[in-house]
Amino acid sequence: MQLYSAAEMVAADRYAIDTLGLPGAVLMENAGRACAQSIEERYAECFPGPVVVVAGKGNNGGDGYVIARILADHGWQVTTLVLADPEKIAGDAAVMLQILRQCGGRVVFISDEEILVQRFDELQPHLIVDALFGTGLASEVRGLPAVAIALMNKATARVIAVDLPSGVDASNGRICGCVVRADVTVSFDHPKIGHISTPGALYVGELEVVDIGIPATKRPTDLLPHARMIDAAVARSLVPERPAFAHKGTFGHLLVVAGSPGKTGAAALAGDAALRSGCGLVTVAVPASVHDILEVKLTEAMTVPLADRDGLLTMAAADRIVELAASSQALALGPGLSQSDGLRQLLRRLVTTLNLPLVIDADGLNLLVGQLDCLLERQDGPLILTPHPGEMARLVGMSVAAIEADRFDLARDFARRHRVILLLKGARTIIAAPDGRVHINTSGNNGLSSGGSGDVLTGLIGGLLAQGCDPFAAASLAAWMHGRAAEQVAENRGTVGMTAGELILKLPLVRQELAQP
Ligand SMILES: NC(=O)C1=CN([C@@H]2O[C@H](COP(=O)(O)OP(=O)(O)OC[C@H]3O[C@@H](n4cnc5c(N)ncnc54)[C@H](O)[C@@H]3O)[C@@H](O)[C@H]2O)[C@H](O)CC1
Ligand SMILES: [K+]
Repeated sequence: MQLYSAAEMVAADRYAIDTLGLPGAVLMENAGRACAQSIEERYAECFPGPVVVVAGKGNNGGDGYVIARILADHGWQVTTLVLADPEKIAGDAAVMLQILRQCGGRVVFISDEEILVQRFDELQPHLIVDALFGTGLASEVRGLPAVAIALMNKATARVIAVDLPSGVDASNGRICGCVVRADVTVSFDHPKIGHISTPGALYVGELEVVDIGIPATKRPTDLLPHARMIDAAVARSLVPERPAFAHKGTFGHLLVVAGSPGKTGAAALAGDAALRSGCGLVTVAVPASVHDILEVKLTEAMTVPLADRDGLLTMAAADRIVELAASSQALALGPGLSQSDGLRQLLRRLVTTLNLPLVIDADGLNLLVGQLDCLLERQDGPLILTPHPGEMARLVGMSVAAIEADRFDLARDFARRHRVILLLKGARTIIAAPDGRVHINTSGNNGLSSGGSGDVLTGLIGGLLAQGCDPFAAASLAAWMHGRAAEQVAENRGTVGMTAGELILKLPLVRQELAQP
């Protein structure tokens, strides 16, 4: 499912209007009519209202005038509060406002905060239509619109957002100061990035996307969006082929470099997850001090001891890792490694000299802090980083709150700047590629917020890379499979107490589910 930015949606709009000759007023009429229909279907029990339409000065408000006219025509008691100077309303919105007034619609122009509060008190709406801002929101919301948003959120009424909850940036899901908390959002043509990426996704309520008549076919390729939502259909398209006649070398050999005293489980989980991802061979290389433990923990995966001091890998391990990498198709680096100066040097050496596909997670990411320059020194070979918001915050020197407020743009820009695939974990994990493509994952549940689940994801990504999966596809497919595995666990026993080991056992079932047409 493609996800549009504001600019990409405007371009599609312009294509329909300027190139195809479809009048904007027709699109607006279609948009408003679809919204009105959805309201009447969903909230019949609220008939005849009162309904308050809160309209801004642009075309989002224009949709609101169409909705007000149609609902009033069907007997609803509708009042439209216009938070704009009538002189400044133009184009299709002005046309629809004029038609609404010609039809006897109750329209009140509001320029004063006190009067707005008073009107809301008087009207006591059962339904509120948020037609304040849509894809045209361009900055922090202040003043009268901000008061309107607060009133909409305080009201007991059901709130239906037109196109987007006002305050959500369509292009990245950022909140522009304040935001409407909608029960339902009716959007047009395609979902926007802001509907699916958090934090915006948290305010959308139930999302309904309706066709307003922009032809889907023949859209110029330069107008097509760069973002996609990963659903089962997209995940299915990313699954690597599996030849019927194969030997264990066919499905690749993953090298996992991980573990340290007290963190041997991370290495084992990554190794097991890789095997459950369909990878042919897995070697888990660990500090010699903990090698015996991994020998016991792991059965199907091979293990190799590496030079260490007090359980932490040293630079002396580098040559052995390079030797092992020569007979592997991918390398997963980081789970449970811990941190030291020697490990930082080792990581830099491996990142800059090994050119096989590489996924770095957990302590591997912490070891990158302060030496991101080594990413651009990397000669060749895809590199996937998989930070959670805390690790991302350390990598870029921001607070977790700042990361979470601006996830989409930060992930996309980081991937491009450092020429890596960035998987930024979260309720809606983002996978960004250096060329600007972005996937947003929608599978999963909060059962994933438990120790070890990240190690499973790392092993899953590494296993898919070793099977020859394209790196952007491997990170995207792994994110979806990881979330889907959590959904399957929860189907039987909820999300509380979900363990990483349970996720691993579900991976083959998820893979089988994807194999079914
Ligand atoms: N193809 C479609 O999706 C169609 C969408 N339609 C609707 O049109 C809006 C987009 O309309 P636009 O006029 O571009 O902008 P908005 O109405 O979203 O914004 C209103 C207006 O507000 C001004 N503004 C921006 N930021 C701020 C701010 N922080 N504070 C105050 N004012 C602000 C800005 O000047 C805008 O003009 C889309 O969402 C749909 O609802 C069409 O109806 C049909 C086709
Ligand atoms: K809106």
